[in-house]
Amino acid sequence: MTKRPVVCRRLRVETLGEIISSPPPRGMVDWPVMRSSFLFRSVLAAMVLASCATTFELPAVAQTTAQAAKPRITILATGGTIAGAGASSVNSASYSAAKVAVDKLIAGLPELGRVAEVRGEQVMQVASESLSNEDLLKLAHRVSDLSKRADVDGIVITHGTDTLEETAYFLNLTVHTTKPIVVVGSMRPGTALSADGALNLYDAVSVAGSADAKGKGVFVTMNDEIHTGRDVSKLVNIKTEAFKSQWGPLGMVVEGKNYWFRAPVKRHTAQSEFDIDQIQSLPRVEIVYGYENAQRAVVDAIGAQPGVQAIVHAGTGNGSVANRVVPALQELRGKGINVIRSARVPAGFVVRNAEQPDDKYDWVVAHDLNPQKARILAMVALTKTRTPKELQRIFWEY
Ligand SMILES: NC(=O)CC[C@H](N)C(=O)O
Repeated sequence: MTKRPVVCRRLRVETLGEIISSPPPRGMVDWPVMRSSFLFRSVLAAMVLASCATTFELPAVAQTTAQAAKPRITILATGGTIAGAGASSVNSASYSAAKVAVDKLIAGLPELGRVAEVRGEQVMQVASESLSNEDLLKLAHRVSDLSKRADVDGIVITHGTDTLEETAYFLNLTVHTTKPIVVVGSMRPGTALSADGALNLYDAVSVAGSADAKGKGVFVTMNDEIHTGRDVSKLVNIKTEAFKSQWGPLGMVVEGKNYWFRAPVKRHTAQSEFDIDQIQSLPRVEIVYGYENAQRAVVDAIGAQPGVQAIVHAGTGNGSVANRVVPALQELRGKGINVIRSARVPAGFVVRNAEQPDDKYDWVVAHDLNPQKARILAMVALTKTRTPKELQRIFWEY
């Protein structure tokens, strides 16, 4: 038996003394009579001693099991501000991203040990705006390998926030697992006043180790919120409240406890028809932006690039396309390049055959995916099909 005699002994002495000397609570009994009842006090004291014994004398075996039951989480570090460092504590916006190694990040946050057994791996050390498709594949293959290991219960990826939503969506689409995967970043480097990375990382590890997070796909934890990697987007720069999902977060994580409010309905991870283990390269998909006075030259230039299989048009409003640009996109479709209509408006969704006759032009609409997420899904979908009808089905389902 393991005992905590000091605490228990103090409790016994103090509590006994209190019971005998304190005024009794007001209540339904005849207290003047009870107050004089030595028997009543003695019974109460005995009850305290009994509860003390049951509370503080735990079998050693039970304690060992409780420790071993801590989830085993691997943190894959890729860089970003969460690994950033500034010249002084007031540098919240001017600093260098991707400077601090994962082992140092973990060592600086001993609180992680409260919620998990954590180990770190430095996959790369970059600012996320510079990530390539090859980097994405390297990371996703590592996540997939780890997710198959019996000694890994969940995976956390530390990442720059600029393209974090793209990586999270890619993993959500391609990694076949029900184990929680959490992508996390920060808006301020660890060297800054009110740095947000430590709590974001603690939340990420805590969610990754939670049984109730299993089978819900890939998450992004920022600012105490749990988002699905599909919906979440960086919609605010500078502020720590940077990430939003237009359909709302899935829940919140507060002091290591998850509070869920909804679940993803789009296909992901274990139910996905795409499997990262089968994907060794990604086709080239580019994005073109819509704005007043837009000309066709940019679309033509993209179409002339080698290996481009699709172009995402970040249209105005409901994915509208300038009349000068429409013929250029039609020509690309004529050459077998797929055209996907998304919108530069950060919320809402593009309606098929509204603004442009998609059926007639054989174009695809991006549903509610913003242009950068539409590019991710298009690349993944194109590993299986180039047929617009099939691509459109995939855009509705994922
Ligand atoms: N807040 C951040 O993480 C931004 C830093 C950097 N631009 C990146 O995305 O890696």
